[in-house]
Amino acid sequence: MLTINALEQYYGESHTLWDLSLDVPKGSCLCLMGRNGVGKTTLLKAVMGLIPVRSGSIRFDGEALAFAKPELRAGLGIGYVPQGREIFPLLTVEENLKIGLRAAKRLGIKKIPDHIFDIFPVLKQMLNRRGGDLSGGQQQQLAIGRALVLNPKLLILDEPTEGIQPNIVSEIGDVIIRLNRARGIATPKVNTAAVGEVHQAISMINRDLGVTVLLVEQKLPFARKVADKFCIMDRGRTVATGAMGELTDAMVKRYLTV
Ligand SMILES: Nc1ncnc2c1ncn2[C@@H]1O[C@H](COP(=O)(O)OP(=O)(O)OP(=O)(O)O)[C@@H](O)[C@H]1O
Repeated sequence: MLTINALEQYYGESHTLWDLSLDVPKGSCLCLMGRNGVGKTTLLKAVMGLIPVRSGSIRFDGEALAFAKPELRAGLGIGYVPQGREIFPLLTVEENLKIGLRAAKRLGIKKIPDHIFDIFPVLKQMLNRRGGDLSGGQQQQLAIGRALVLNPKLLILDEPTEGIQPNIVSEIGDVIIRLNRARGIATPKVNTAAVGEVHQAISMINRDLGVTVLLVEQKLPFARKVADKFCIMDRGRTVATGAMGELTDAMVKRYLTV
């Protein structure tokens, strides 16, 4: 679905992406991994056309993107949730979602699709609350919900759990409990109605809605749970790629542990 070949990118004189190739197959959830500063965000921005590339190719559904205008990406069905989320704090949840709708009108989408509220029930409950009043995890759900308004075929997420530390315990609890329940393992009772179900939502978007997902995620346990493929970057290059089950401790130690 998304195929990147021999990509070279520079910030001024600084060579950041080197001969980079990556394949994100249709239906997959691929996690881009690597230590800070190896070029993960740069790669996502290059895919979205937010920074220029020097050479190489980026193809989405057969369409050449590397030198195309950024607007083309959304029109072709690529949704993007940048690092830091960028929701509008003074606008309500509904208004934030409607901003996504403005762009979607060109694609013939006239109302906020109901499945967004199935995936993020909390957004329905909080439609009239200001974005800035939501917790970090809820803001992330809003940012992902807004990207889903465009009904993307590919959803790109840059560190969706970054900065939602206060809620992370409940998120971990929730995801683990659901997983254990599915396997018939009893778990101690915790408050599962708690905020933030970002990872579970990503799995639903990928598996139930059939949206292909490319995400950057530093938290290894989550990456393992959510993604079925990985690609590790080191100093602007891809150094290892495969099915998530093939990610070895040696790779983790060499490329991911700080
Ligand atoms: N706008 C910019 N101008 C110049 N250099 C930049 C710019 N943005 C990023 N860089 C540099 O490019 C390199 C890759 O940065 P990038 O943000 O893509 O890495 P990353 O893997 O996403 O890291 P992190 O996990 O910290 O976000 C770093 O050395 C960074 O300092």
